[in-house]
Amino acid sequence: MNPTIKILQKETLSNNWYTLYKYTYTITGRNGQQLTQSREAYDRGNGATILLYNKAAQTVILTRQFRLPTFVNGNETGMMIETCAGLLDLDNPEDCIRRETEEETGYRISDVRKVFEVYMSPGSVTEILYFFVGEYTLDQKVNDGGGVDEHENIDVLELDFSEAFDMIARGEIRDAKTIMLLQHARINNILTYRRPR
Ligand SMILES: Nc1nc2c(ncn2[C@@H]2O[C@H](COP(=O)(O)OP(=O)(O)O[C@H]3O[C@H](CO)[C@@H](O)[C@H](O)[C@@H]3O)[C@@H](O)[C@H]2O)c(=O)[nH]1
Ligand SMILES: [Mg+2]
Repeated sequence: MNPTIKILQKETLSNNWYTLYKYTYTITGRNGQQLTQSREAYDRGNGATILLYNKAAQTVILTRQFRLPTFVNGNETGMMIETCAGLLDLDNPEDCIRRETEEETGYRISDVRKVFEVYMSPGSVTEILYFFVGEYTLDQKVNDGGGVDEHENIDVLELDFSEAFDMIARGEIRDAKTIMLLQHARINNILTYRRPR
């Protein structure tokens, strides 16, 4: 049985770049007992991400950028290899991911397919992330990518699929959305993993 929830209070703890709220609510458990609890929830909106793949070449496009939260928690260089991704702003997820693909990687792609939608950190972050896959071809390249301005500073990587997959095991790719999409591509035979001999 699902609990009955009643929100009593929503307090803004921080409202700088994104927003940190503290919610106080009652939750009614299985035995009918009512508890009052408080939890913080970080609201940075929703996002979308995409695995760009080329079936003929068996390659994928990934991005590499500095991520401060990882730098302060054990990632020595702070650099993260990730699938292209961005926040929705006012877009729907499909329009968002087409726009982000062009801004970050320089490819103007046509078809994108949604594969799943995921709460990436359900105990603390409100965000739903919409996951896509989409094929890219060389003739769809319209600019160098890299992000909207010097603040994003994104490197674009084109990698052999098997090499990208091996980078997970070597700890060189350690971003959840990226691992999920590479595994999705392998499980569903979108691309083929070939172990090095
Ligand atoms: N000035 C400033 N800039 C910020 C701050 N926090 C983030 N930014 C910048 O805001 C930009 C947001 O870029 P997007 O491409 O729209 O988002 P993203 O950070 O790539 O987010 C994607 O990846 C996240 C991590 O996996 C996902 O959580 C998110 O849903 C999305 O897919 C980035 O350049 C980021 O550095 C901040 O506190 N201050
Ligand atoms: Mg981004």
